[in-house]
Amino acid sequence: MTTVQTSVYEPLTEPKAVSLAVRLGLFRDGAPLACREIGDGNLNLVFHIVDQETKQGVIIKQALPYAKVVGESWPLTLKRAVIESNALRTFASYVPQYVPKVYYSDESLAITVMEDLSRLQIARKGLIEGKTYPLLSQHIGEFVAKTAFYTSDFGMNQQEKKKLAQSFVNPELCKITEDLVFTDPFFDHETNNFEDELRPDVEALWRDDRLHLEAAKLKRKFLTEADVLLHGDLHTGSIFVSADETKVIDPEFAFYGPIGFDLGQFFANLLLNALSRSELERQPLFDHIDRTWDVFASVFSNLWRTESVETYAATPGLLEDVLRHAFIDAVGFAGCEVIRRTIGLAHVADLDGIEHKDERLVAKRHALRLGRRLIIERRVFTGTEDFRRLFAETEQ
Ligand SMILES: Nc1ncnc2c1ncn2[C@@H]1O[C@H](COP(=O)(O)OP(=O)(O)O)[C@@H](O)[C@H]1O
Ligand SMILES: CSC[C@H]1O[C@H](OP(=O)(O)O)[C@H](O)[C@@H]1O
Repeated sequence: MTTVQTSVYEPLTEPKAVSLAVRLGLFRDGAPLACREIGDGNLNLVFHIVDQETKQGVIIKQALPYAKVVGESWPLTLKRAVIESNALRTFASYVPQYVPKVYYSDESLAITVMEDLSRLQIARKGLIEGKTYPLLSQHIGEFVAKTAFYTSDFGMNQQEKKKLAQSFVNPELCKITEDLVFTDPFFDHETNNFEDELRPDVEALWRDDRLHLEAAKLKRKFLTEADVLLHGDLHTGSIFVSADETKVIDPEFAFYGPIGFDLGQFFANLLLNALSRSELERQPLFDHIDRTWDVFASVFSNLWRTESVETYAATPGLLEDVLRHAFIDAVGFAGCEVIRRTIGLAHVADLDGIEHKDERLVAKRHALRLGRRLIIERRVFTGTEDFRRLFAETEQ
Protein backbone atom coordinates (compact mmCIF):
# COMPACT_ATOMS: atom_id res chain seq x y z
CA MET A 1 0.00 0.00 0.00
CA THR A 2 1.46 3.39 -0.98
CA THR A 3 1.02 5.51 2.09
CA VAL A 4 3.92 7.91 2.67
CA GLN A 5 5.24 9.32 5.91
CA THR A 6 6.68 12.79 5.40
CA SER A 7 5.74 15.38 8.00
CA VAL A 8 4.99 15.90 11.65
CA TYR A 9 1.30 15.78 12.56
CA GLU A 10 -0.61 18.99 13.04
CA PRO A 11 -4.33 19.57 12.50
CA LEU A 12 -4.91 21.39 9.22
CA THR A 13 -6.72 24.70 8.91
CA GLU A 14 -8.29 25.87 5.64
CA PRO A 15 -5.19 27.94 4.61
CA LYS A 16 -2.87 25.06 5.56
CA ALA A 17 -4.98 22.62 3.54
CA VAL A 18 -4.59 24.91 0.51
CA SER A 19 -0.80 25.11 1.02
CA LEU A 20 -0.64 21.33 1.28
CA ALA A 21 -2.68 20.90 -1.91
CA VAL A 22 -0.29 23.26 -3.74
CA ARG A 23 2.78 21.51 -2.30
CA LEU A 24 1.41 18.16 -3.43
CA GLY A 25 0.90 19.51 -6.95
CA LEU A 26 -2.81 18.69 -6.90
CA PHE A 27 -3.63 21.81 -8.93
CA ARG A 28 -2.08 23.68 -11.86
CA ASP A 29 0.34 26.51 -10.99
CA GLY A 30 -1.37 29.72 -9.94
CA ALA A 31 -4.84 28.21 -9.77
CA PRO A 32 -7.22 30.37 -7.69
CA LEU A 33 -8.10 27.98 -4.88
CA ALA A 34 -10.98 28.15 -2.43
CA CYS A 35 -11.17 25.85 0.59
CA ARG A 36 -13.89 24.98 3.08
CA GLU A 37 -13.91 22.53 5.97
CA ILE A 38 -17.13 20.56 5.34
CA GLY A 39 -16.81 17.66 7.82
CA ASP A 40 -20.23 16.82 9.27
CA GLY A 41 -19.33 13.37 10.61
CA ASN A 42 -18.52 12.44 14.19
CA LEU A 43 -14.77 12.03 13.88
CA ASN A 44 -12.71 13.86 11.25
CA LEU A 45 -11.91 17.06 9.37
CA VAL A 46 -12.82 17.16 5.68
CA PHE A 47 -11.42 19.95 3.48
CA HIS A 48 -12.98 20.67 0.09
CA ILE A 49 -10.53 22.55 -2.14
CA VAL A 50 -11.73 23.87 -5.48
CA ASP A 51 -10.03 25.59 -8.42
CA GLN A 52 -12.49 28.45 -8.86
CA GLU A 53 -11.85 28.71 -12.60
CA THR A 54 -12.03 25.08 -13.69
CA LYS A 55 -14.35 24.12 -10.79
CA GLN A 56 -12.27 20.99 -10.26
CA GLY A 57 -11.90 19.94 -6.65
CA VAL A 58 -10.21 17.49 -4.31
CA ILE A 59 -10.97 16.32 -0.81
CA ILE A 60 -8.37 16.22 1.97
CA LYS A 61 -9.69 14.21 4.89
CA GLN A 62 -7.69 14.37 8.11
CA ALA A 63 -8.08 12.38 11.31
CA LEU A 64 -7.92 14.29 14.58
CA PRO A 65 -6.18 12.68 17.58
CA TYR A 66 -9.57 12.55 19.32
CA ALA A 67 -13.24 11.93 18.46
CA LYS A 68 -14.52 15.26 17.14
CA VAL A 69 -18.08 14.69 18.39
CA VAL A 70 -16.92 14.45 22.02
CA GLY A 71 -13.68 16.44 22.04
CA GLU A 72 -10.15 15.99 23.34
CA SER A 73 -11.39 14.03 26.35
CA TRP A 74 -11.88 11.06 23.97
CA PRO A 75 -8.43 10.36 22.44
CA LEU A 76 -8.51 8.28 19.28
CA THR A 77 -5.77 6.75 17.17
CA LEU A 78 -4.58 8.62 14.06
CA LYS A 79 -3.93 5.20 12.49
CA ARG A 80 -7.56 5.17 11.40
CA ALA A 81 -6.52 7.38 8.46
CA VAL A 82 -4.21 4.64 7.17
CA ILE A 83 -6.94 2.03 7.66
CA GLU A 84 -9.33 4.25 5.68
CA SER A 85 -7.00 4.88 2.74
CA ASN A 86 -5.91 1.23 2.61
CA ALA A 87 -9.50 0.02 2.76
CA LEU A 88 -10.48 2.38 -0.09
CA ARG A 89 -7.58 1.05 -2.16
CA THR A 90 -8.40 -2.57 -1.34
CA PHE A 91 -12.06 -2.08 -2.23
CA ALA A 92 -11.00 -0.28 -5.42
CA SER A 93 -9.13 -3.40 -6.52
CA TYR A 94 -12.50 -5.25 -6.63
CA VAL A 95 -15.12 -2.55 -7.20
CA PRO A 96 -13.45 0.68 -8.41
CA GLN A 97 -16.83 1.96 -9.60
CA TYR A 98 -18.13 2.13 -6.02
CA VAL A 99 -15.38 4.03 -4.16
CA PRO A 100 -13.68 7.41 -4.56
CA LYS A 101 -10.20 7.41 -6.12
CA VAL A 102 -7.43 7.88 -3.56
CA TYR A 103 -4.77 10.24 -4.94
CA TYR A 104 -2.40 10.34 -1.99
CA SER A 105 -2.15 9.49 1.69
CA ASP A 106 0.29 10.44 4.42
CA GLU A 107 0.40 8.46 7.64
CA SER A 108 2.11 11.15 9.76
CA LEU A 109 -0.37 13.84 8.78
CA ALA A 110 -3.20 11.26 9.01
CA ILE A 111 -4.60 12.46 5.68
CA THR A 112 -6.28 10.86 2.70
CA VAL A 113 -6.47 12.93 -0.48
CA MET A 114 -9.32 11.68 -2.63
CA GLU A 115 -11.73 12.28 -5.45
CA ASP A 116 -14.23 15.08 -4.91
CA LEU A 117 -17.70 13.53 -4.99
CA SER A 118 -19.65 16.78 -4.58
CA ARG A 119 -21.58 16.00 -7.77
CA LEU A 120 -23.38 13.33 -5.71
CA GLN A 121 -25.48 13.58 -2.55
CA ILE A 122 -25.08 11.79 0.79
CA ALA A 123 -27.77 9.06 0.70
CA ARG A 124 -29.09 9.88 4.17
CA LYS A 125 -29.77 13.50 3.14
CA GLY A 126 -31.46 12.51 -0.10
CA LEU A 127 -33.58 9.83 1.55
CA ILE A 128 -34.70 12.33 4.20
CA GLU A 129 -35.75 14.63 1.34
CA GLY A 130 -37.85 11.75 0.00
CA LYS A 131 -35.60 10.73 -2.89
CA THR A 132 -35.50 7.04 -3.76
CA TYR A 133 -32.35 6.35 -5.88
CA PRO A 134 -33.40 3.33 -7.99
CA LEU A 135 -29.88 1.85 -8.29
CA LEU A 136 -28.71 2.32 -4.70
CA SER A 137 -29.50 -1.20 -3.52
CA GLN A 138 -28.21 -2.92 -6.66
CA HIS A 139 -24.90 -1.10 -6.24
CA ILE A 140 -24.59 -1.70 -2.49
CA GLY A 141 -25.54 -5.38 -2.92
CA GLU A 142 -22.78 -5.76 -5.50
CA PHE A 143 -20.29 -3.73 -3.42
CA VAL A 144 -20.83 -5.92 -0.35
CA ALA A 145 -20.90 -9.22 -2.29
CA LYS A 146 -17.66 -8.58 -4.18
CA THR A 147 -15.66 -7.08 -1.33
CA ALA A 148 -16.84 -9.84 1.02
CA PHE A 149 -16.18 -12.72 -1.41
CA TYR A 150 -12.78 -11.56 -2.66
CA THR A 151 -11.45 -10.88 0.85
CA SER A 152 -12.75 -14.19 2.26
CA ASP A 153 -11.05 -17.58 2.53
CA PHE A 154 -13.11 -18.63 -0.49
CA GLY A 155 -12.10 -15.74 -2.75
CA MET A 156 -8.39 -15.26 -2.05
CA ASN A 157 -5.27 -17.22 -1.12
CA GLN A 158 -5.83 -18.23 2.48
CA GLN A 159 -2.28 -17.33 3.61
CA GLU A 160 -2.56 -13.93 1.96
CA LYS A 161 -5.92 -13.44 3.65
CA LYS A 162 -4.31 -13.82 7.06
CA LYS A 163 -1.75 -11.13 6.19
CA LEU A 164 -4.47 -8.83 4.87
CA ALA A 165 -6.53 -9.39 8.03
CA GLN A 166 -3.46 -8.47 10.11
CA SER A 167 -3.07 -5.19 8.25
CA PHE A 168 -6.68 -4.32 9.11
CA VAL A 169 -6.51 -5.05 12.83
CA ASN A 170 -8.36 -1.97 14.10
CA PRO A 171 -8.83 -2.32 17.88
CA GLU A 172 -9.71 1.27 18.82
CA LEU A 173 -12.36 1.73 16.17
CA CYS A 174 -13.79 -1.75 16.79
CA LYS A 175 -14.02 -0.87 20.49
CA ILE A 176 -16.22 2.10 19.58
CA THR A 177 -18.64 -0.25 17.83
CA GLU A 178 -18.40 -2.87 20.58
CA ASP A 179 -19.39 -0.19 23.10
CA LEU A 180 -21.72 2.13 21.21
CA VAL A 181 -23.57 -0.44 19.07
CA PHE A 182 -23.48 -3.66 21.08
CA THR A 183 -23.23 -2.67 24.76
CA ASP A 184 -24.01 0.83 26.07
CA PRO A 185 -27.58 1.16 24.71
CA PHE A 186 -28.54 -2.08 26.48
CA PHE A 187 -27.40 -0.80 29.89
CA ASP A 188 -27.69 2.40 31.92
CA HIS A 189 -24.51 3.93 30.49
CA GLU A 190 -23.41 7.57 30.49
CA THR A 191 -22.95 7.65 26.71
CA ASN A 192 -26.66 7.07 26.13
CA ASN A 193 -28.74 10.01 24.99
CA PHE A 194 -32.54 10.01 24.73
CA GLU A 195 -35.60 12.13 25.48
CA ASP A 196 -36.87 11.90 29.10
CA GLU A 197 -40.21 10.66 27.79
CA LEU A 198 -38.51 7.51 26.45
CA ARG A 199 -37.06 6.52 29.84
CA PRO A 200 -39.72 3.87 30.68
CA ASP A 201 -39.22 2.22 27.26
CA VAL A 202 -35.44 2.37 27.59
CA GLU A 203 -35.42 1.02 31.14
CA ALA A 204 -37.51 -1.92 29.94
CA LEU A 205 -34.72 -2.73 27.45
CA TRP A 206 -32.13 -2.49 30.23
CA ARG A 207 -34.08 -5.09 32.26
CA ASP A 208 -34.70 -7.42 29.33
CA ASP A 209 -32.67 -10.62 29.96
CA ARG A 210 -33.78 -12.25 26.73
CA LEU A 211 -32.62 -9.24 24.74
CA HIS A 212 -29.32 -9.13 26.63
CA LEU A 213 -28.59 -12.77 25.79
CA GLU A 214 -29.21 -12.25 22.06
CA ALA A 215 -27.32 -8.93 21.91
CA ALA A 216 -24.43 -10.65 23.69
CA LYS A 217 -24.36 -13.42 21.05
CA LEU A 218 -24.24 -10.80 18.29
CA LYS A 219 -21.47 -8.89 20.05
CA ARG A 220 -19.51 -12.13 20.42
CA LYS A 221 -19.76 -12.69 16.67
CA PHE A 222 -18.51 -9.17 16.03
CA LEU A 223 -15.59 -9.73 18.42
CA THR A 224 -14.53 -13.15 17.17
CA GLU A 225 -15.50 -13.88 13.54
CA ALA A 226 -12.71 -12.76 11.19
CA ASP A 227 -14.58 -13.77 8.06
CA VAL A 228 -14.32 -10.95 5.48
CA LEU A 229 -12.98 -7.40 5.18
CA LEU A 230 -15.84 -5.16 6.25
CA HIS A 231 -16.43 -1.48 5.66
CA GLY A 232 -17.42 -1.46 9.34
CA ASP A 233 -19.75 1.58 9.34
CA LEU A 234 -21.92 1.19 6.25
CA HIS A 235 -24.73 3.58 7.12
CA THR A 236 -26.47 5.85 4.64
CA GLY A 237 -24.24 8.77 5.74
CA SER A 238 -21.27 6.79 4.37
CA ILE A 239 -22.73 6.54 0.87
CA PHE A 240 -22.72 9.17 -1.88
CA VAL A 241 -25.40 8.59 -4.50
CA SER A 242 -27.24 9.91 -7.56
CA ALA A 243 -29.76 8.40 -9.97
CA ASP A 244 -27.03 6.38 -11.68
CA GLU A 245 -23.92 6.40 -9.46
CA THR A 246 -23.07 5.13 -5.97
CA LYS A 247 -19.81 5.67 -4.01
CA VAL A 248 -19.03 4.28 -0.58
CA ILE A 249 -16.85 6.53 1.63
CA ASP A 250 -15.45 6.58 5.16
CA PRO A 251 -14.20 3.00 5.82
CA GLU A 252 -12.06 3.97 8.84
CA PHE A 253 -13.86 1.24 10.86
CA ALA A 254 -12.72 -1.44 8.36
CA PHE A 255 -11.62 -4.75 9.90
CA TYR A 256 -12.07 -8.48 9.40
CA GLY A 257 -15.47 -9.36 10.83
CA PRO A 258 -18.72 -11.30 10.29
CA ILE A 259 -20.07 -11.18 6.74
CA GLY A 260 -23.55 -10.01 7.79
CA PHE A 261 -22.38 -6.85 9.56
CA ASP A 262 -22.24 -4.34 6.67
CA LEU A 263 -25.56 -5.62 5.31
CA GLY A 264 -27.15 -5.27 8.74
CA GLN A 265 -25.97 -1.67 9.14
CA PHE A 266 -27.27 -0.75 5.71
CA PHE A 267 -30.65 -2.45 6.31
CA ALA A 268 -30.94 -0.68 9.68
CA ASN A 269 -30.35 2.74 8.20
CA LEU A 270 -32.97 2.11 5.51
CA LEU A 271 -35.36 1.09 8.30
CA LEU A 272 -34.50 4.23 10.29
CA ASN A 273 -35.46 6.28 7.26
CA ALA A 274 -38.68 4.27 6.85
CA LEU A 275 -39.49 5.02 10.50
CA SER A 276 -39.39 8.74 9.68
CA ARG A 277 -41.82 8.40 6.73
CA SER A 278 -45.58 8.06 6.47
CA GLU A 279 -46.85 4.58 5.67
CA LEU A 280 -47.49 5.40 2.02
CA GLU A 281 -43.89 6.51 1.45
CA ARG A 282 -42.12 3.56 3.02
CA GLN A 283 -42.30 1.03 0.21
CA PRO A 284 -39.13 2.15 -1.64
CA LEU A 285 -37.09 1.51 1.51
CA PHE A 286 -38.36 -2.06 1.86
CA ASP A 287 -37.79 -2.57 -1.87
CA HIS A 288 -34.19 -1.45 -1.34
CA ILE A 289 -33.75 -4.02 1.44
CA ASP A 290 -35.15 -6.78 -0.84
CA ARG A 291 -32.93 -5.80 -3.73
CA THR A 292 -29.77 -5.39 -1.66
CA TRP A 293 -30.15 -8.91 -0.33
CA ASP A 294 -31.13 -10.42 -3.70
CA VAL A 295 -28.18 -8.82 -5.51
CA PHE A 296 -25.80 -9.69 -2.68
CA ALA A 297 -26.91 -13.35 -2.62
CA SER A 298 -26.84 -13.71 -6.38
CA VAL A 299 -23.44 -12.03 -6.99
CA PHE A 300 -21.85 -13.79 -3.99
CA SER A 301 -23.23 -17.20 -5.07
CA ASN A 302 -22.03 -16.73 -8.62
CA LEU A 303 -18.50 -15.85 -7.45
CA TRP A 304 -18.53 -18.77 -5.02
CA ARG A 305 -19.49 -21.23 -7.77
CA THR A 306 -17.07 -19.90 -10.39
CA GLU A 307 -14.03 -18.49 -8.54
CA SER A 308 -13.73 -20.21 -5.18
CA VAL A 309 -10.22 -21.27 -4.10
CA GLU A 310 -11.49 -23.63 -1.36
CA THR A 311 -11.95 -27.37 -2.03
CA TYR A 312 -15.08 -27.54 0.13
CA ALA A 313 -16.83 -24.78 -1.83
CA ALA A 314 -18.54 -27.38 -4.03
CA THR A 315 -19.88 -29.32 -1.03
CA PRO A 316 -23.67 -29.38 -1.38
CA GLY A 317 -25.32 -27.18 1.24
CA LEU A 318 -22.26 -25.12 2.28
CA LEU A 319 -23.04 -22.00 0.26
CA GLU A 320 -26.66 -22.11 1.44
CA ASP A 321 -25.44 -22.39 5.04
CA VAL A 322 -23.11 -19.38 4.62
CA LEU A 323 -25.91 -17.28 3.09
CA ARG A 324 -28.44 -18.31 5.74
CA HIS A 325 -26.11 -17.32 8.58
CA ALA A 326 -25.14 -14.07 6.84
CA PHE A 327 -28.83 -13.19 6.58
CA ILE A 328 -29.77 -14.07 10.16
CA ASP A 329 -26.77 -12.16 11.50
CA ALA A 330 -27.61 -9.15 9.30
CA VAL A 331 -31.12 -9.05 10.79
CA GLY A 332 -29.71 -9.10 14.33
CA PHE A 333 -27.00 -6.52 13.60
CA ALA A 334 -29.69 -4.32 12.05
CA GLY A 335 -31.63 -4.52 15.31
CA CYS A 336 -28.61 -3.37 17.33
CA GLU A 337 -28.01 -0.46 14.94
CA VAL A 338 -31.67 0.65 15.05
CA ILE A 339 -31.60 0.70 18.86
CA ARG A 340 -28.25 2.48 19.19
CA ARG A 341 -29.19 5.18 16.66
CA THR A 342 -32.33 5.85 18.75
CA ILE A 343 -30.99 5.97 22.32
CA GLY A 344 -27.18 5.73 22.08
CA LEU A 345 -24.48 8.36 21.65
CA ALA A 346 -24.65 8.79 17.87
CA HIS A 347 -28.12 9.50 16.51
CA VAL A 348 -29.39 9.90 12.94
CA ALA A 349 -31.04 12.92 11.36
CA ASP A 350 -33.80 10.67 9.99
CA LEU A 351 -35.29 10.33 13.50
CA ASP A 352 -33.92 13.40 15.30
CA GLY A 353 -35.07 15.57 12.41
CA ILE A 354 -38.77 14.73 12.96
CA GLU A 355 -39.81 18.19 14.07
CA HIS A 356 -43.00 17.47 15.97
CA LYS A 357 -42.01 16.00 19.33
CA ASP A 358 -45.00 13.64 19.68
CA GLU A 359 -44.39 12.22 16.21
CA ARG A 360 -40.68 11.87 16.97
CA LEU A 361 -41.43 9.95 20.16
CA VAL A 362 -43.88 7.67 18.33
CA ALA A 363 -41.21 6.89 15.71
CA LYS A 364 -38.54 6.30 18.35
CA ARG A 365 -40.75 3.95 20.41
CA HIS A 366 -41.48 2.10 17.19
CA ALA A 367 -37.73 1.91 16.53
CA LEU A 368 -37.07 0.40 19.95
CA ARG A 369 -39.78 -2.27 19.52
CA LEU A 370 -38.55 -3.04 16.01
CA GLY A 371 -34.88 -3.21 17.00
CA ARG A 372 -35.63 -5.50 19.95
CA ARG A 373 -37.61 -7.97 17.86
CA LEU A 374 -35.08 -7.94 15.01
CA ILE A 375 -32.49 -9.07 17.55
CA ILE A 376 -34.63 -11.64 19.35
CA GLU A 377 -36.51 -13.07 16.37
CA ARG A 378 -33.76 -13.00 13.73
CA ARG A 379 -33.70 -16.77 13.40
CA VAL A 380 -37.37 -16.99 12.38
CA PHE A 381 -36.79 -14.62 9.45
CA THR A 382 -37.19 -16.56 6.22
CA GLY A 383 -36.57 -13.66 3.82
CA THR A 384 -36.50 -9.88 3.48
CA GLU A 385 -40.32 -9.69 3.34
CA ASP A 386 -40.19 -10.35 7.10
CA PHE A 387 -38.80 -6.81 7.56
CA ARG A 388 -42.16 -5.49 6.32
CA ARG A 389 -44.08 -7.86 8.57
CA LEU A 390 -42.10 -6.98 11.70
CA PHE A 391 -42.20 -3.26 10.89
CA ALA A 392 -46.02 -3.44 10.75
CA GLU A 393 -46.31 -5.65 13.84
CA THR A 394 -44.21 -3.25 15.93
CA GLU A 395 -46.04 -0.11 14.80
CA GLN A 396 -48.32 -0.03 17.92
N1 LIG B 1 -14.86 12.33 -1.32
C1 LIG B 1 -15.70 13.27 -0.88
N2 LIG B 1 -16.22 14.18 -1.75
C2 LIG B 1 -17.06 15.17 -1.32
N3 LIG B 1 -17.43 15.32 -0.02
C3 LIG B 1 -16.95 14.45 0.88
C4 LIG B 1 -16.06 13.38 0.51
N4 LIG B 1 -15.76 12.68 1.62
C5 LIG B 1 -16.42 13.27 2.64
N5 LIG B 1 -17.16 14.32 2.20
C6 LIG B 1 -18.03 15.20 3.01
O1 LIG B 1 -17.57 15.21 4.35
C7 LIG B 1 -18.57 14.66 5.21
C8 LIG B 1 -17.91 13.84 6.32
O2 LIG B 1 -17.16 12.80 5.72
P1 LIG B 1 -16.96 11.41 6.43
O3 LIG B 1 -15.96 10.63 5.67
O4 LIG B 1 -18.29 10.76 6.64
O5 LIG B 1 -16.35 11.90 7.83
P2 LIG B 1 -16.34 11.21 9.27
O6 LIG B 1 -15.30 10.13 9.19
O7 LIG B 1 -15.99 12.31 10.22
O8 LIG B 1 -17.72 10.65 9.50
C9 LIG B 1 -19.50 13.85 4.33
O9 LIG B 1 -20.79 13.78 4.88
C10 LIG B 1 -19.46 14.66 3.03
O10 LIG B 1 -20.35 15.75 3.13
C1 LIG C 1 -17.75 8.54 18.63
S1 LIG C 1 -18.00 7.87 17.08
C2 LIG C 1 -19.75 7.63 16.94
C3 LIG C 1 -20.14 7.03 15.65
O1 LIG C 1 -19.64 7.84 14.58
C4 LIG C 1 -19.21 7.04 13.51
O2 LIG C 1 -19.86 7.44 12.35
P1 LIG C 1 -19.30 8.54 11.32
O3 LIG C 1 -17.79 8.44 11.32
O4 LIG C 1 -19.88 8.16 10.02
O5 LIG C 1 -19.78 9.86 11.81
C5 LIG C 1 -19.58 5.61 13.87
O6 LIG C 1 -20.85 5.23 13.38
C6 LIG C 1 -19.55 5.66 15.38
O7 LIG C 1 -20.27 4.62 16.00
